[in-house]
Amino acid sequence: MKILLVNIKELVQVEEEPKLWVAGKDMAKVHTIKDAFLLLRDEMIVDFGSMEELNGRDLDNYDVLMEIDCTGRMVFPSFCDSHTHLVYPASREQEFVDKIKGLSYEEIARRGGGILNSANRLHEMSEEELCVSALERISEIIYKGTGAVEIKSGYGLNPEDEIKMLRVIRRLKESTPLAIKSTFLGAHSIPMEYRDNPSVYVDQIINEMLPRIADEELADYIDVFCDTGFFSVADTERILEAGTKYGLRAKIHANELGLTGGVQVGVKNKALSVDHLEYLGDDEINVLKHSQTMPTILPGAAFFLDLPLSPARRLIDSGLPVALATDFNPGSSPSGDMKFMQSLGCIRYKMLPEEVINATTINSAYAMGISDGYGSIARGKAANVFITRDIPSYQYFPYAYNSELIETVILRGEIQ
Ligand SMILES: N=CN[C@@H](CCC(=O)O)C(=O)O
Ligand SMILES: [Zn+2]
Repeated sequence: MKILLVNIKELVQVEEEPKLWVAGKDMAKVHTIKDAFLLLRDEMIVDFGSMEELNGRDLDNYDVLMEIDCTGRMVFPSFCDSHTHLVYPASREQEFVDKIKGLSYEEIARRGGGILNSANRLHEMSEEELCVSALERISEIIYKGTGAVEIKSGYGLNPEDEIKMLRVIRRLKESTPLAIKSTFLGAHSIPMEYRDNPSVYVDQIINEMLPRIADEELADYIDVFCDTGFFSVADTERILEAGTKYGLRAKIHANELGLTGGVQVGVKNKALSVDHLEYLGDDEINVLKHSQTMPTILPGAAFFLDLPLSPARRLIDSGLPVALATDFNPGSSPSGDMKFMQSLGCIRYKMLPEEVINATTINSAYAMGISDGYGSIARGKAANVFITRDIPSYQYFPYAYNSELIETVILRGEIQ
């Protein structure tokens, strides 16, 4: 299948020489081509340039099956959402109401609500039921412009239910056009029965869950919620080291609730990303500067839980890269809308439109280990793009924070 998009008002996030991420001052730059064409063949981007250049190309090589006139409309690479929990049993709006009445996320968790509430409900559900509800969320995010998504387990919290979740994610990989990466998050919360002795649960993760998950090749990455009231740095280190032995690179939840050492233990264990980062000091920033770890901010969780804001400007002004992801989950971020994350990035974190474009495409692709094939318009990368409505500029995209601006979604070279 070949699709030729012509008369594109502006082709956004073009890379002649692909990079793995963009950092510091470079985050404020986005390369675009005005009045452009884009050629997709099968599942790949094969060519692009200005309309003038298209007229000079040998059109016989362009035996196009479908031509789309994009007059007035822009084309972006699909979003890469590098942090979600979108396989979950049910929404948790009762906790939303409890929070309005004054309870904190940590208080709800201490009472056995929160993640444990989801774990109890997930235990009652079949793989099939979980798959059906996850597919509805997947369909929603596809039309909101997401082309790649990372999905975590972590509402199982015992060997059978963690494996059930990871099998659901495998089914999603096989049955949707999205690029999906799967992360084992057995260390999402300490089950009630282990609260007095968390290391027994950590032993179970290491000795019972990991070998089975590795044997069935159910996970690409490993995660730990390393934070106040959840897993300690020492337990995190044990779990990450065990994961590394099975070839699972770390992507961890860190510094959402305090300065807990999560960033340091993540970097020490060569994490692909450290995510949340509401609490960051000089030490964390210095450690990140000497790493290959992507600092990832989750603006939806901070918005929904009214958390302090991660210092995005400080990170970028220190020369670091930043990625943004949704954290789509029923407790702290019930939204998978990457365009809204861009708007929050601009409005609340003072990131420029160019910076949020980089943070939601190439940098978030890096944070899920796929920036060699996704996250920009480059020859040989996946044909995952969306066509906007008629909009005045690319800055308008995060500016119009509640408008539906995506008209057509193309994933793996096929219109969705
Ligand atoms: N912070 C830890 N885990 C999730 C929340 C999951 C939940 O509350 O169900 C997060 O990333 O925000
Ligand atoms: Zn999360």
